[in-house]
Amino acid sequence: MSDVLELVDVSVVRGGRALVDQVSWSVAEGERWVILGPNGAGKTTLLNVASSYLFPTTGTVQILGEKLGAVDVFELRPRVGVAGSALAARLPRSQTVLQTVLTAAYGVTAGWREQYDEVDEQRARAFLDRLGMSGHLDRTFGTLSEGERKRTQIARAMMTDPELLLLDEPAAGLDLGGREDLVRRLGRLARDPFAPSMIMVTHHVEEIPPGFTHLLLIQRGGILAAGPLGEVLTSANLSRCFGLPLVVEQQGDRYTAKGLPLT
Ligand SMILES: Nc1ncnc2c1ncn2[C@@H]1O[C@H](COP(=O)(O)OP(=O)(O)OP(=O)(O)O)[C@@H](O)[C@H]1O
Repeated sequence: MSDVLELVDVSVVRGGRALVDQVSWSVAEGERWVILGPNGAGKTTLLNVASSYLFPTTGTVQILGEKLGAVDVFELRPRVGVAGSALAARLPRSQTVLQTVLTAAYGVTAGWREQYDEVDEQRARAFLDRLGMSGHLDRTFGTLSEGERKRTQIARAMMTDPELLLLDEPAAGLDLGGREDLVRRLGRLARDPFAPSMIMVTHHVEEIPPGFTHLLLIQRGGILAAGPLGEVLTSANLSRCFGLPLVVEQQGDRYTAKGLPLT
């Protein structure tokens, strides 16, 4: 399997501080990675590098076989689907759900023409249906609940048929039902052999969808552990990562983590 992402000695330095510190990490085609780490560890910064929106200060980055700095990012970006709060903030609130997803096909966030190709509209409807959004096609993005917004963003990210899908905290702000609904949908996507390679940033092991295969644990910009989920997601690793005693349990294909009581 070829790598869809390869970082070699990548650092991102701002104000003399390394937000990402000499990270070497690769994601092979078909893998589904979770990135977990404390607030401020550098998770979003790493995703911004992986999506070609942020160039590293040092080190080399290959995305879908193309070297960052030697490729036209405007050709590369449609091949990488991104869903996260930074993008959501740029989506016009007055645009309908269907338009919000459709504009992705044209590489823009806002519609600039009334007519879209029928085939694009069918694709947008199909992705929205898969994410349970068929009943909201004509609602404006700004009036959606947080969960509906997240599902619209994921449908949007799928619209260009990406080879790599990056999800930044897709379950943040969702209630229990919304989280479980999203985890199930992401689990179905993760198990689909035709779905793109995936990288998802999350704060909670409870949000790891079934079918995800690998885990990157980061702390203060550096890699603490990386590899197959079953090997890396241990109580010892998680305790080290978050700096307090934590117990990880697996129930079927889902995980929970809790802190040990104070004595
Ligand atoms: N442009 C910047 N200049 C200086 N510091 C920055 C800049 N962007 C991010 N940071 C800092 O870099 C660190 C890593 O930020 P990042 O958003 O990648 O962390 P994160 O792991 O995604 O955090 P969280 O879990 O809180 O979302 C943080 O301390 C943040 O304040």
